[in-house]
Amino acid sequence: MSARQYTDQLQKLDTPFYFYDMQLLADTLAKAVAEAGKYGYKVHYALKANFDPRIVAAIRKAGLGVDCVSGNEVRLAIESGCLASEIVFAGVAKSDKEIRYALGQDIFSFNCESLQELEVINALAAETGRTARIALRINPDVDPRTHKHISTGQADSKFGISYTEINEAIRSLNRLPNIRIVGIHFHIGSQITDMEVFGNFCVKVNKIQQWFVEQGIELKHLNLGGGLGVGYNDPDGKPIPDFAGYFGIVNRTLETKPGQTVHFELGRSLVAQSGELVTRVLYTKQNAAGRQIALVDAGMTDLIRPALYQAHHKIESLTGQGPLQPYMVAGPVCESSDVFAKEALLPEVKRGDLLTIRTAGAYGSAMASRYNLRDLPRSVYSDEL
Ligand SMILES: Cc1ncc(COP(=O)(O)O)c(C=O)c1O
Ligand SMILES: N[C@@H](CCCC[NH3+])C(=O)O
Repeated sequence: MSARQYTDQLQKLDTPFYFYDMQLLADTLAKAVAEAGKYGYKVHYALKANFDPRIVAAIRKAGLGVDCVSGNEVRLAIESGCLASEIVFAGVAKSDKEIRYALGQDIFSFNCESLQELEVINALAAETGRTARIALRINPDVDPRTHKHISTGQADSKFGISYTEINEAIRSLNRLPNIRIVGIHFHIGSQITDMEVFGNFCVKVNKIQQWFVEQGIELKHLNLGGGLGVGYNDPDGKPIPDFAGYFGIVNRTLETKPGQTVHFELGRSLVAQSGELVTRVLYTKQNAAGRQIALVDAGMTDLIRPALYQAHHKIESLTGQGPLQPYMVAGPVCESSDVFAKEALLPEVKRGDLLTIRTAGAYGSAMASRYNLRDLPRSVYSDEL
């Protein structure tokens, strides 16, 4: 249930805060696990999307693995009780300290992002006589048809090993005894809503896999990363993303070898719709251009997506009533980009009204900062109200 169902309780609380619908979260995770399970696929939760302790506990309870991008994320996953054997570590620039820690935990796999990283992991693994399992993160040069700031798999990107370097990577594996290739990894971008993109991507993966077969390299795992998008415009229309369509198109297009396992690293699609940022209106005014402005107590420090990517989040009033009119909804931070919406349609807004910014469970609290020395946003959970 969305925050609206809890308005009476929420009105008594200090704002701003993230509200999490724990039932929707559990239902979303169960659906993802069930749909992936139909094909024996393994989903690793991309912890970067939200590392709130109750979210992580729900992830563990649902039986997902974890996808980490820093040593601290690997540590949090381990300390939260997630299995090391289900952790993938996919940072574009892993430090020696982070690699040593993950080696010590014997994680499932390192997703390696450069030729040099292969050498470094090999050297660090040799220090303690270990052999690290690795997957090559290959940049497949697929257009994800999403926002340019969240596209990761095109030719001119900092991510992954370019497909032109695969030959060299394979040659280097032969002289690096402390790493063992177990798979290939990809991640083409985030907030992808066009299923055809995933189909095209799988066709490319098939070609790349065929090349490995021709080199006599057996790949135990294929890791397709994450990227499944959610409906920011209409959060109530389809609160649970189309996991059936997503895993279905992969199943129809991806060519797997006997005994091979397929892995995913989903973040946004698992947690976005269960989170909302609830904020109180502090002031209203009109600017010289005639625009009505609602100044709220949440800012870009709590939810940076609109400022960073011009991302759209639906904004609703929990307490106002009447005909809708356009408002600029802006925060208190001293930056002109601290605006959640230029023209949110809301009933007449008054000081003290509660607004909710929807679809904020992914890359919301996780990207919060203390700029302007603001407090970090708190969390409120539906099952604790
Ligand atoms: C390597 C990798 N895996 C997984 C994810 C999770 O992506 P999403 O939240 O779009 O599912 C990301 C973030 O885009 C990523 O960079
Ligand atoms: N943080 C981004 C997505 C980046 C995902 C990480 N590769 C967002 O809010 O949409």
